[in-house]
Amino acid sequence: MSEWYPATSPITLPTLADNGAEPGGERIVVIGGGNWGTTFAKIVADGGRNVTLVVRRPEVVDEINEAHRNTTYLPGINLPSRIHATCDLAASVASADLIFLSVPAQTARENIEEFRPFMTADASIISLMKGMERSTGKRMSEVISDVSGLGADRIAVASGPNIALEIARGEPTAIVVASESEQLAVRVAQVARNSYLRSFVNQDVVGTEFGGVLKNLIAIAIGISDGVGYGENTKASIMTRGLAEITDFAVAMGASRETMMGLAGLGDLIATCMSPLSRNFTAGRLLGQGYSYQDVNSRMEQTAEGLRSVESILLLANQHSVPMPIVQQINDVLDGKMSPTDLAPHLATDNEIPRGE
Ligand SMILES: NC(=O)c1ccc[n+]([C@@H]2O[C@H](COP(=O)([O-])OP(=O)(O)OC[C@H]3O[C@@H](n4cnc5c(N)ncnc54)[C@H](O)[C@@H]3O)[C@@H](O)[C@H]2O)c1
Ligand SMILES: O=P(O)(O)OC[C@H](O)CO
Repeated sequence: MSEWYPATSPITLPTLADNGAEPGGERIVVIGGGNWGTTFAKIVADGGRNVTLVVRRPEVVDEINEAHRNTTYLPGINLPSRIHATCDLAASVASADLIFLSVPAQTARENIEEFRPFMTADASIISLMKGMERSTGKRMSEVISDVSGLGADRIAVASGPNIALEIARGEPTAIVVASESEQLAVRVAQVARNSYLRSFVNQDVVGTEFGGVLKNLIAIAIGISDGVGYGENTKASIMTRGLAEITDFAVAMGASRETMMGLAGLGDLIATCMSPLSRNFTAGRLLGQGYSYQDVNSRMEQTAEGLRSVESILLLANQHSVPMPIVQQINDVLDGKMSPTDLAPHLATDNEIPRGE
């Protein structure tokens, strides 16, 4: 855990004038023009900086640059003209200091492989993603390190209670930027701040990253309860025991307990479990309503990372002997081995009276 800026306390960042950087002084690229990538580009632009947003479809480029909209992902939101959209990944990366990556976790490796040859010597990569790579069980910062060969001082992650559409509407929000490098975390925090969004920083990359991954799983369980028709007691029980479960797991993996009680843990758990806009909650609700995993996958138009992170987390939990009864039961529901109605009573692993509350 950070000795210098605890995730629970605000820090005083230099203003743009104080640190000598002109607005737009950092050359910033966001890769991925979906719900979060577009919103993150708006955050940066609303802070007074120019930002390049790399998207895949030319018609989205035209819509963003001409109409200042991305109606597929952010209906009703006007985008700042400081966002410049393009399909040209190579040229964008070749002139970037900070490269923010916001694609589905399962495609991150191939995306980084594609742009790595074009990175400048001192560019850094920041993960905005909240999934695990299924084939390797790695976190996104580990995938970035693997593929790019960058040192930990040039890798950061951002996480927190960040439902994209709410932030795109300008509703006040906080985010956590974590890097082993204090300097990089602060640089990124300076870029990711404006009148409605404030960045906190810490050095706990493991905790900040796992907070974002793990809350998705609990949000699926909450969605399942909602779909079944259970009320607030059930959801509160799952959220509370879920927080205990994911905290024990994250700490066993090297995270700080404090991070899990902060914005990237508890904060994001609350936002994702409470919001009908959450894709993980929505996927869970469909499961609770009786749809199969296959049906849910085909109905989801946006990325619900939790669905693809469950197995990796359970594998790691087994390797580290951490009991995860709620996550195990989500997996059983996804596999069709457990009825959604049976999820709620099974908040502990055994038939003993659970202790420790
Ligand atoms: N939406 C949110 O509120 C939010 C908030 C914080 C973090 N996140 C995280 O951000 C990441 C991206 O989520 P999102 O909400 O933008 O998802 P999304 O489904 O809205 O968008 C994903 C984007 O990735 C693009 N994409 C898909 N496959 C690709 C590929 N092979 N190569 C390049 N691009 C590809 C899609 O075209 C789309 O633009 C996820 O890990 C998510 O957990 C999302
Ligand atoms: O829509 P979800 O479920 O991917 O959640 C979005 C963000 O991660 C909330 O912080």
